[in-house]
Amino acid sequence: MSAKILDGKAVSQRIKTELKAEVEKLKQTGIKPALAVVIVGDDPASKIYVRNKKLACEFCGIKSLEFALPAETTQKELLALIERLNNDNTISGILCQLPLPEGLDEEAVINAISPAKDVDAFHPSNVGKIMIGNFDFLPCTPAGVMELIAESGIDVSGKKCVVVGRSNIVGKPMSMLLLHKNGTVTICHSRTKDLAKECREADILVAAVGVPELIRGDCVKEGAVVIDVGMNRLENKKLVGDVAFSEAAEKAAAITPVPGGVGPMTIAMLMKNTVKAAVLNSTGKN
Ligand SMILES: Nc1nc(=O)c2c([nH]1)NC[C@@H]1CN(c3ccc(C(=O)N[C@@H](CCC(=O)O)C(=O)O)cc3)C=[N+]21
Repeated sequence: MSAKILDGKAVSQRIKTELKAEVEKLKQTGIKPALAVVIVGDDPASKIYVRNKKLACEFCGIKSLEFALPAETTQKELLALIERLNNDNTISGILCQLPLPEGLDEEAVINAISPAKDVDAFHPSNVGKIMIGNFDFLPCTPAGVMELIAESGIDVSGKKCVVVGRSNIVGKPMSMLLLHKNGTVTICHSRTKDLAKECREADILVAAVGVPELIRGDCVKEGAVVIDVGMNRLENKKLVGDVAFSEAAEKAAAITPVPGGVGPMTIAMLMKNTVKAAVLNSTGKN
């Protein structure tokens, strides 16, 4: 079988083009979406993400502000910055790039971001709303995966979905969104007994573990949809996913590439959340 490539880059471009038009309209009503990105320390992989976010903001007409703090920043200083951004009516959304350098408390930082500006949807209040199914923001990567699936005409309802990875950022919310679309969801992780066997059951297989090419051809059922959330930089600088692409593509009906799959969708969803935050924050407090 030759797999259809799910082109996240193309789909994200369509979404960003729609958002650009929406932002233009909003500006006529005095609403100006603005995203504040906080980045602490000097992680090179983070830099790529930050650069791509900035370019996407420019394209959509969203103002982007970057707050680059040194790795030695104290917890107190970081929380003070977030408090200032929370109270700044010209800022629609706040994203603090994770992981933070050693010594900084990620949970405290996530909790400090105002839920109304939490465009990552990492705050416990937003996480709870997602669980219940009545939410303002969806986490960018899982939401991007759902959009890519929907845009590709893939119906989740009744399908056996296997999510490999149980992080708060991807695996857990991903499972919840698939459940909301009536998938039958299994979550696999490092203690799963026979990972390949579980994966082979999947109609829709989502890999989000951060292990380069963990998912081999023998993990993929004939005709499955394979979504690769992994973004692993090898020593030779090559970017590979959690899926061994060519082996998996021999079996799959559809598969996402890395790069050009889930990554660009994540960024498009961040733009969408920022526009939504700008609208929500304009019709209440500000
Ligand atoms: N608070 C927070 N929220 C995040 O969403 C978050 C984070 N911290 N920390 C880091 C990870 C990683 N991440 C990426 C998203 C898109 C690309 C991306 O655009 N990838 C492109 C380009 C890759 C390239 O240019 O090499 C692609 O896959 O095609 C990369 C990485 C978001 N994360």
